[in-house]
Amino acid sequence: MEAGWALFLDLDGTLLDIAPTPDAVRVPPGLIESLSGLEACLDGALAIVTGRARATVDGLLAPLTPAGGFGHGAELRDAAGRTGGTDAFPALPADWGVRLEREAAAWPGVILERKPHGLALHYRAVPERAADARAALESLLAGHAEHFALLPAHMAFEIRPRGATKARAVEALMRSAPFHGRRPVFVGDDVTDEDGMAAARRLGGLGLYVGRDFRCGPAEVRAWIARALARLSQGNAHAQP
Ligand SMILES: O=P(O)(O)OC[C@H]1O[C@H](O[C@H]2O[C@H](CO)[C@@H](O)[C@H](O)[C@H]2O)[C@H](O)[C@@H](O)[C@@H]1O
Repeated sequence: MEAGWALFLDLDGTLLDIAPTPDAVRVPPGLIESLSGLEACLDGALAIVTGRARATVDGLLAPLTPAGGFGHGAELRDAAGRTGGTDAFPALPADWGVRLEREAAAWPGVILERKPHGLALHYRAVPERAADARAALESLLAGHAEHFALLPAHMAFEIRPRGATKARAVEALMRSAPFHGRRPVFVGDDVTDEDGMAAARRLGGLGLYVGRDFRCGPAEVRAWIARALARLSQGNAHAQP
């Protein structure tokens, strides 16, 4: 890691170990402090780019409120804490959550996750329900394909606004301070992260894949962050008069 990088980090499966349910994820001791220290070493150019809702991320990483793209890029927050970017997308039809809740009630183990800009049906506990979950979301999307899209995820299917991508988040943040002029580096593990990695590469940077560049998973990403923090903060200390 170099002091001139702008670092874009995916959350689930990259910084956090995958858990049986969305609410069961644990933030390992020291991670928030490491992210906060690294954010300072990068002059604020550190962002979390995730499918999770902003409020969920803020709850998990409190007191850190990093820049980022949330809801797969539907909502943005810059390094100054300004939120926005959601005007580009229509609201989810009001009845979708209720309809899915009713269907999921017939499938014990399937979890409905409601987000401000999307919905997810998780079938990790009951893989045999994958086809039902997909069909339920596809039936909601019928007639709405212009505005919303189906997203296959880790043991889940999601609906997100069409155009809400991690590339959108990277590109928007790279136009703003302190990201602008730095080398973007995106670290992720999932198919949605490939958009973010492609955007980082288009802008002269790198895409790093958990499973390929970090073979041991999120623990290796966290160790890399801790090492980078130690090295960059030493450099900063030496740079002081
Ligand atoms: O973009 P990410 O930060 O990778 O978020 C993608 C989705 O992650 C969450 O679901 C996944 O992680 C859960 C916890 O480990 C796991 O139980 C689930 O099976 C995974 O699909 C989150 O719940 C979603 O909202 C995110 O879009």
